[in-house]
Amino acid sequence: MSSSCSGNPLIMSPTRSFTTTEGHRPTIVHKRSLDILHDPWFNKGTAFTMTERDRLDLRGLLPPNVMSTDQQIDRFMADLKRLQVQARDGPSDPYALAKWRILNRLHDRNETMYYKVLIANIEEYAPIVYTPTVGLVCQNYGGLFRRPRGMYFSAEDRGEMMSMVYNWPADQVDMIVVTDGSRILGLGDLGVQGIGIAIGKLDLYVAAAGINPQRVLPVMIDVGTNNEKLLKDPLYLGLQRHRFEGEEYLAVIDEFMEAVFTRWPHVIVQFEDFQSKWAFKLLQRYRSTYRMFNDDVQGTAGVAIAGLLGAVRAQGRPMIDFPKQKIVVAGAGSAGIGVLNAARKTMARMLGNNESAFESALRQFWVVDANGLITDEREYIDPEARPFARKIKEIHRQGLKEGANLVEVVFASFLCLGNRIPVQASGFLPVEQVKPDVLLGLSAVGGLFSKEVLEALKGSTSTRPAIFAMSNPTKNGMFLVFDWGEAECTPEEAFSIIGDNIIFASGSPFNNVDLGNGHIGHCNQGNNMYLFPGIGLGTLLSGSRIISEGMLQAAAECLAAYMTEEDVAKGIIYPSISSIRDITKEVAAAVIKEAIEEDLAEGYREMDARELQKLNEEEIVEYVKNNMWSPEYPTLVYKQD
Ligand SMILES: NC(=O)C1=CN([C@@H]2O[C@H](COP(=O)(O)OP(=O)(O)OC[C@H]3O[C@@H](n4cnc5c(N)ncnc54)[C@H](O)[C@@H]3O)[C@@H](O)[C@H]2O)C=CC1
Ligand SMILES: CC(=O)C(=O)O
Ligand SMILES: [Mg+2]
Repeated sequence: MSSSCSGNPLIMSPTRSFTTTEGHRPTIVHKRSLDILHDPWFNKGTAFTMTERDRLDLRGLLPPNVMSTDQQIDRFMADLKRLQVQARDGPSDPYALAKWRILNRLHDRNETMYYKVLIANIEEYAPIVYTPTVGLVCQNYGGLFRRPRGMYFSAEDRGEMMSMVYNWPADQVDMIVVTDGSRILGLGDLGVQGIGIAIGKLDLYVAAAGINPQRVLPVMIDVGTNNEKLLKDPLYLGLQRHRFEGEEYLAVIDEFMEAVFTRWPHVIVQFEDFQSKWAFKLLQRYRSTYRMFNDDVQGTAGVAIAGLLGAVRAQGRPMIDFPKQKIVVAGAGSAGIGVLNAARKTMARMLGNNESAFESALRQFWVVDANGLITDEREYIDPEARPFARKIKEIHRQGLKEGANLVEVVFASFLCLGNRIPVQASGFLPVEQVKPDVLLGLSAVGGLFSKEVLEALKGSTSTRPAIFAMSNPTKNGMFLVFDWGEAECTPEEAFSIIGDNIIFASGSPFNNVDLGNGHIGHCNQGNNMYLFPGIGLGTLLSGSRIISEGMLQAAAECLAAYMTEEDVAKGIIYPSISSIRDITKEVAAAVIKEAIEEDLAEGYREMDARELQKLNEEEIVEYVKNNMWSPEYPTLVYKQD
């Protein structure tokens, strides 16, 4: 082929012919879009100019920053040199990152084989393609970037998105995971590099929910970054400007939503890792018009509810006792507030589902953020957190004050003299210490559940206190490169300080703890991965036009009910990741059932709304199972267009 090309440089000649005596004559190509990017002869990666991107239907298929060849080589060499240093320095070698590179190469080469490997070894490789390694991947995406995956819409593409969206080669897209890179796991603003999390989440959609990989689309909306390091990095792949704010920001997201729903009216859009200030606003803005949900707010909430109910059962109590649980939540961002709202609603439902139940449920929560315990004495409170601000009078009775720190809240030590509080009129009042049943962290602060906090939790009135250290990613021997954004504590710390009789869950995976004398301290993985794939699949197969509260609640209840009494008695409140495909099937079926009951289900393909109505529970599960894609090679035959 190379000889025929060199004979006629105008036809199928590789870009390297630019440097020949032929001068700078253009090369005519008979390919466009991804076919060019996947052809090593024609591909220039990030060096395609904007005009070329427009003429070759490449716009949106590459990170927005156009790079020179020198910059491309610098980026490649920097990555290569980093590998050399890591190999030489031994122990700090991020072995996990090497696994990610190998898997990623397979993903680029052969999707069927990639998903076969992932599904068959999900326990081993979910921590590579998903949390915690995906966090490291996003942090290093500049160096790791090779073949683009997914679409990039940038602030510079305003007015163009409706046409750009047609550059994606697939006529059907079922699932989009979109991020603006503003809060990637607990790692903060990673700008355009956040695309890694959208790719990782979609890997789970394929592996766990059996969504066809040809119909998934990771999307990065690049509205700039406020990460100063990236703004100064000459090799950064994204827009080097501060983030759009206010109406300008909303206009970009609105345009994106309109474009993707115009091209694929039945697509489902999962919002992922948007900073809280936008997460709630965008959810409110789109939830009743589009098929969308926010995974961090709504998926996490459902997973936490299932775990909290499991923790009640693990105490040998019925789930209906949930409204008696005293819960301290550290973190009042998108995830923390999502969990609090869902827990409040679940309690209120159990207490009669009326206004007073809804009000009284609030007394079960103490919310601590970066400024300490949130009370109504605080000058500025985020509107979403406001309902959870404790009344200062009540808090004083508990020996606490506005801004009390976590140890004080768990132990109620502030203002206390022995077990009494001094009050003006009557001298002393007995302290009603909090003594929480549950300590739940969604703070992105590694080590927040310090020795002192865990010691204080020994005073819990619960027979089996529960610790949910849900922040991601995590720090362990392999991930020395992370300096923040880790779990609030490790299972070893929790079991060794509080004792054997606890429930422990973390957002990223940890090993179980050997408690000696033949006993195991179980480390559950409390991660929204147990719900989002089933929510997406159930919505797709029901054909529901929106994702209702009821559908999300059904998903959470299904996950809670999945665990047997025997499991919860052993402290196992979440399934093992090895059963994620099975649990996802059940969750999807529960979502479909609820959509049918709420009269939202409009059907999917030949299963129309009326046919769906006729299905019993078992048949719904069977319907889900039959529609899950499995990685098998199909027989291919050639047919001309
Ligand atoms: N396990 C899971 O499935 C999920 C875990 N997460 C994790 O939760 C964490 C938080 O996510 P978002 O809520 O979206 O972030 P965010 O940035 O919106 O919220 C963080 C919250 O933590 C608070 N905080 C900071 N320092 C604190 C301290 N010293 N003590 C108490 N609170 C403190 C902040 O004031 C803020 O309210 C991240 O690490 C994320 O990876 C998020 C979604 C799902
Ligand atoms: C798991 C997840 O969605 C997060 O940490 O943001
Ligand atoms: Mg997330």
